[in-house]
Amino acid sequence: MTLLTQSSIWQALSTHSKNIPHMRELFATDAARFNKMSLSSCGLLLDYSKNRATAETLDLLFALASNSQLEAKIKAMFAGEIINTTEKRAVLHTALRSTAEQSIIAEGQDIIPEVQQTLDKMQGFVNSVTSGNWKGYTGKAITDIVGIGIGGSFLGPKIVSQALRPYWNPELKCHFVANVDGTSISEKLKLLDPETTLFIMSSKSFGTQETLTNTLTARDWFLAKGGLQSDVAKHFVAVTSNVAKATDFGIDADNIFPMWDWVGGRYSLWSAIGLPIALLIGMDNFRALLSGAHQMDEHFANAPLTENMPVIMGLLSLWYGNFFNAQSHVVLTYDHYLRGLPAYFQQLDMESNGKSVTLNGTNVDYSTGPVIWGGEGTNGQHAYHQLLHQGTALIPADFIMPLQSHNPIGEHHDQLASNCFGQTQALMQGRTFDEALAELANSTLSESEKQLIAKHKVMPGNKPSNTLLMDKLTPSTLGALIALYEHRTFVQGAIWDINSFDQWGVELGKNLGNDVLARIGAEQDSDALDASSNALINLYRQGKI
Ligand SMILES: O=P(O)(O)OC[C@H]1O[C@](O)(CO)[C@@H](O)[C@@H]1O
Repeated sequence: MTLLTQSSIWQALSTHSKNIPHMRELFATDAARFNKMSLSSCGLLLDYSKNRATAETLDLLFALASNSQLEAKIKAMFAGEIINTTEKRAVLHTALRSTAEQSIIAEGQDIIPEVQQTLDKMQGFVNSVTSGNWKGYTGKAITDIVGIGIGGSFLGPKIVSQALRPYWNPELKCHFVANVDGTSISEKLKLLDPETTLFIMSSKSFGTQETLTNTLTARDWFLAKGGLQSDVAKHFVAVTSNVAKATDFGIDADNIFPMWDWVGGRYSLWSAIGLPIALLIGMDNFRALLSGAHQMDEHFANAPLTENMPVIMGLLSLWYGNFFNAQSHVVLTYDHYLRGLPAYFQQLDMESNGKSVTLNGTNVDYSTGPVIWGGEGTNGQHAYHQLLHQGTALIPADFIMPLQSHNPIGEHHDQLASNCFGQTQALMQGRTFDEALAELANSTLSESEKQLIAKHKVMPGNKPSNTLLMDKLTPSTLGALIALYEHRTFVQGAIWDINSFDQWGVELGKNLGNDVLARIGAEQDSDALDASSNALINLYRQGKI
């Protein structure tokens, strides 16, 4: 057993988990439950009252956090200690949204001046492009931005831009290409005019196959359409921590925006990786996004554990994963602009906490990161919510909704909100057999049919959910919301004693993919691998089954 599962707190939580009353009862016996189990900060309200939790549960969970030195670990992250131990790196995405007056030391150097200089460089670039001063090779202003990147160098820019659609500069269109599938870039290029298109190549490492291949294809297209090699600088910029490699690749040195090793890819939208966002919404709004995230950083760093939103959300999710065998967690956004957020949180959490050994290399004997999935309400209600209500798996849910819509037409938003709140209520209270039977009282069914149908209509309820509300979806509230999930992920990783900031699991697939690529292009058929891999490669070489 690991120290964690041996600990008396863990054992106490395990015993306690078997003795929690149904949430219906918890609400029936405590009219103040919402007041006691909700909190507001940074423009967000979290209602966590619809959870399988009593005051004792929370006390035990906070004790677990304290026992895991959570507070010291939070301090270590903000202070720039090398908490990504396997890659020997500090983890300082929080520095990207700190104020200019702060001083944060990484590897012996204050990094804030560099962060601010990069923001200033972004500002100059955004002004130049959006004012029309930045001209393409035929003297026309830029109309289309294409972000080329993958993983954290794609999801953040794409999903935040999508979420902040009401703030877009109407003169600009933005596109993203991530997949190495040639269809992805081909379909985009069909929409574009090389004279007015600007490509932003985003790759922290500048070594990611998909991004390099897509950028080369874009450059070939640009040259084939009439651009000259000497015009490339007007149409290609890059964001990377590997400036030397970007220069070698042919990106003009002035067009390279730096980022740093102490920013993880999935935590990088706050850096120059966010350039497509800044171009679309303008620098003032981009700074408001950073400032919302900074407010959440301050809250996370300073609020006591018992009033700390990311801590509470992290602990509750861990509660279900480790003590109720919940293997997934669903994020349901009741706002069309936030439809991409579940995919963003999916990378954030699964790439961070999909780990099986502790920091000192011991195999864990408890579940770590759950599968994160989700989608937008109300669409999911007519699809996978059935399983949430009546399936055998326990799937804790987060419901996220702004109180005011950017598009307040007729009764739409009232209906959206009523569905959101109605779902959390249904999940919590369920429907008993007697209630189901009573609903059938006036039907023409026989008594035995009523009994049977009532059994099918029973919903056990007691399904946990959090509800997160904000007044309106703005750059600032979105910044706070994303930072909330970043820190929630951190809390869980800290308690599980894993490294939430490396991603060795993706390496093997990348390496083997390169090996297969060489075999596909070799003179001889493949015969040195397992029978399945050889056969698949050779079928591919033949181009038919
Ligand atoms: O920005 P890069 O270096 O191209 O990496 C892209 C993505 O690839 C990963 O390393 C995973 O393969 C992610 O962590 C990262 O966000």
